[in-house]
Amino acid sequence: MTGTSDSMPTQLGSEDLQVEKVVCVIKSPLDATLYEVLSLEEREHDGVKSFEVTTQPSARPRQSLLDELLVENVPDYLCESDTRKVHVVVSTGSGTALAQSFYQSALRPVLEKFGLAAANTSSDGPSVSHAGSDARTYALTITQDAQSIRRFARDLSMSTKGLHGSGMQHTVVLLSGDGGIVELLNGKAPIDEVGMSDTSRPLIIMLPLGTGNALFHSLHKPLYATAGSAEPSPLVLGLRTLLKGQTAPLPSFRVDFSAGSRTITYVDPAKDHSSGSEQGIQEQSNAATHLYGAIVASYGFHSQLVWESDTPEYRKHGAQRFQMVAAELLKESHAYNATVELSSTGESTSKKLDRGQHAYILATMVSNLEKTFTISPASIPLDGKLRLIHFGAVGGQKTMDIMMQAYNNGNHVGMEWTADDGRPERVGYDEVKQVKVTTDEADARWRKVCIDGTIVEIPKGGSMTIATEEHPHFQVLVHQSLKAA
Ligand SMILES: Nc1ncnc2c1ncn2[C@@H]1O[C@H](COP(=O)(O)OP(=O)(O)OP(=O)(O)O)[C@@H](O)[C@H]1O
Repeated sequence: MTGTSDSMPTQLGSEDLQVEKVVCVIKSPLDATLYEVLSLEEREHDGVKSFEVTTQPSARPRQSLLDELLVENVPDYLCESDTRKVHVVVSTGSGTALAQSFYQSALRPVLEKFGLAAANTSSDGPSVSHAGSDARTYALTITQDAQSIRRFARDLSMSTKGLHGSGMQHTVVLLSGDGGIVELLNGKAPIDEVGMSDTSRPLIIMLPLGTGNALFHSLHKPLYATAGSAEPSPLVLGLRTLLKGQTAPLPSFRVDFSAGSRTITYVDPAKDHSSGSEQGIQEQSNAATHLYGAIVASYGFHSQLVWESDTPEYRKHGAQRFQMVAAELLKESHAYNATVELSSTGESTSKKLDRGQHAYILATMVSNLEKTFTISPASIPLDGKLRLIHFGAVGGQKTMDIMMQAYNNGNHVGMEWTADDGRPERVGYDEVKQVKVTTDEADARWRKVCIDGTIVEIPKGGSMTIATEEHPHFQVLVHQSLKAA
């Protein structure tokens, strides 16, 4: 098995086993009375991360380890059949570009251990292999450019309804960050929406290889909370979920934009072979009517930070750019002129926030935007609830204080203080069904909203309306311990 190293049988539970690195326990293929323990080693040398899967034979693993991590059969959702296709999508541009090395050195050997191998390597779109021809294969897609995942999503929904009829189900193992999820959500062809039951939606299995990985961390948060000092890494947890997970509908929302809105993206032709251009980083813009999201829709400090740190001016500063932009924005502490209307579940009328100037307006379906940044502490995995976090134009220092409390287990929620003019102020936190934000900013710089990382510029007087979706577009694989809400 590539990428593995073997050692002598041991009794699991003894000190030499680092339980937090264990991905799974399997029965030994050579001797039915023995077990093998697969662990993930994650190393860093001279700033370069590498992965290795080790195999440790064991005569008698501890019962608690067997209960939690023994995998006796390949789960159905990873088995190709006449009615299911399995895809692995490696997003080479995500995070610090570790997805390909993780696939080669960790995921591929783990899948091989279960007799699963790539049927092909496709640089784009679902593979050409035929379901049923080999029960133990998956189709491998390695992204080539910024459009690869969208093309894959479009082809996926066409193949669901096309050649194989409506009975074909898909499993997509996605090695990316949140961007990959949002591209799957928005890349699907509308044909996919017609007459499909919730449980036959494509199943996404996430392996967190992006930067923020908000959806992954939020869905696995209960496991971080209960873990002791030596907690499994996110990638170990991801592999455990892959092998022993349960399916659940992925809650999502839809954002509608008023006429004249447009997405803003920056393309680096040196990295993106689809642009066909030889020049430097370029802004691209497309008309936007609506987008789907599963994580966040924001206006104000959050969307400004996401957008400005992606602009060519700041990109050249590498990882430093987020701090640089944040510092600059806090110094400017712009007051965003906007009207915000909310409607709550069970209410037929909407109410208006009684302030016309804002620093922060953020609707979310997840608890965490990063592993330790808890923006919505009341959100629990899969609860399908949209929550709005908001506060007025309080100045740079106070905005910073509030953000730092989000890093302190979400303690910004409930913060109260007295404004300079003596009025009581607080961080607003509301469960909502729908939110409409109408901007009244003249300068286009202050009219950028962010939907799961995608930036949309809305026109002066224009709006975005965020509403929860009744039916899921995808299913998602979650840890076996999680109860669907
Ligand atoms: N070869 C490639 N060339 C250009 N873009 C790529 C390539 N491969 C993937 N991408 C794009 O890179 C983006 C990576 O986004 P992703 O969200 O996965 O990572 P991230 O931004 O680092 O993480 P997060 O959103 O979790 O903070 C996606 O939009 C994806 O389509």
